[in-house]
Amino acid sequence: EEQEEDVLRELRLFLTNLTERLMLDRRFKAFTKPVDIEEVPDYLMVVQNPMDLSTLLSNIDEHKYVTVNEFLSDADLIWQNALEYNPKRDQADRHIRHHACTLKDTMRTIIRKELDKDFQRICEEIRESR
Ligand SMILES: O=C(C1CCC1)N1C[C@@H]2C[C@H]3C[C@@H](O)[C@@H](O)[C@]2(C1)O3
Repeated sequence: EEQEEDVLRELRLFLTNLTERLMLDRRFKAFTKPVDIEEVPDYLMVVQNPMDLSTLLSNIDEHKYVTVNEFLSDADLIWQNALEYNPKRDQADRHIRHHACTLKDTMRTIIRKELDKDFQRICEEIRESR
């Protein structure tokens, strides 16, 4: 009903604002666009489910997420894929892994501090009702 669409609209606003803030952070620049498969031909042999911040934004606009946990399942792919594809001890891989871990922590901290628990529960009730 209309009240449910009002709730999901507010969730999309929160998720869009969160994702845009992450895209503006220079530490997360490597995560803003899909990995270029022409530049990295073996990427899809290692990573089954590519994800990036611009794809998250498109998914939000396409009403893919009804709960913040559904959003986090996709958002977590970004740092998980980065840790998996960039495991070497060299500084380049270590920088990527450091930023991946910072992305993971930053997302969860913003959600915990800024998303009301009762609002999250209402979103989960809507998901269970569909
Ligand atoms: O995993 C990633 C991104 C970093 C987080 C996501 N890539 C795979 C390649 C390995 C490393 C070297 C760069 O030339 C560039 O091609 C990539 C992009 O970074």
